[in-house]
Amino acid sequence: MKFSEKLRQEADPIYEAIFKHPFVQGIAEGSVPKEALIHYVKQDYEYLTAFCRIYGMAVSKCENREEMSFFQNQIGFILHEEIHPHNNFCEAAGVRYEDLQKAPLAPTAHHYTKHMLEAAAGGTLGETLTALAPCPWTYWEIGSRLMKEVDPSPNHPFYDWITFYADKEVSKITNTFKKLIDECAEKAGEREREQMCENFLVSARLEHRFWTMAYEQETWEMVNSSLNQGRN
Ligand SMILES: Cc1ncc(CO)c(N)n1
Repeated sequence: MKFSEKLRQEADPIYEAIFKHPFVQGIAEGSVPKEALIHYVKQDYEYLTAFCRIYGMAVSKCENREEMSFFQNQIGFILHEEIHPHNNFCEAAGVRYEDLQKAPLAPTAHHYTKHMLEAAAGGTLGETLTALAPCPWTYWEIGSRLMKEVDPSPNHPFYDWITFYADKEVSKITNTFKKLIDECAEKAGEREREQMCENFLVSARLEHRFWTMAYEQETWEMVNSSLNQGRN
């Protein structure tokens, strides 16, 4: 069994819980509370900004231009394409995207971005890739499964979101992640493979928590308004 298949198998209960999550089921049913959509976009905008920076760190670990090119394309994908699903949520919530940008990170988004950052700062390319992979991989599975199970019509409120993540582009991205992870795992020793696995499972769990964070509008306790303003 390929290393990436083993990771997916170990994470299966987490993937299943993500699909059953009330936020994700709300996307299926076309009914997510407005406050949850807003909190999600605020946090995800910051999360994806951090993701771009981490892709930049991953470039410094690449051994060839083909790998570099993948990460470069991924930065473009986040900056120019992944704004569409955010816009879909903003339209559904009746708010302007610009008004949701530069929010401080809530605890789970903070935890998740710092987890990926740590993997990239101190880890190998394989350890970095496995911390990043649940991001496209869980969304591809959510998108393609909603496409099959809901088969949304264009007037479904989350038609754009679902079709975006069910698109073959996201499948291609996920497959490239798997291929690169398998190549790294081949060359890695036992200890590195264990770390790769741990990074993957922690990120998959944080994917689940990210949905809960948005659904419950998680914030820090005892945040005063001045701390709540600018970037962190
Ligand atoms: C938290 C999170 N995970 C995955 C994706 C998909 O890119 C996203 N936009 N946000």
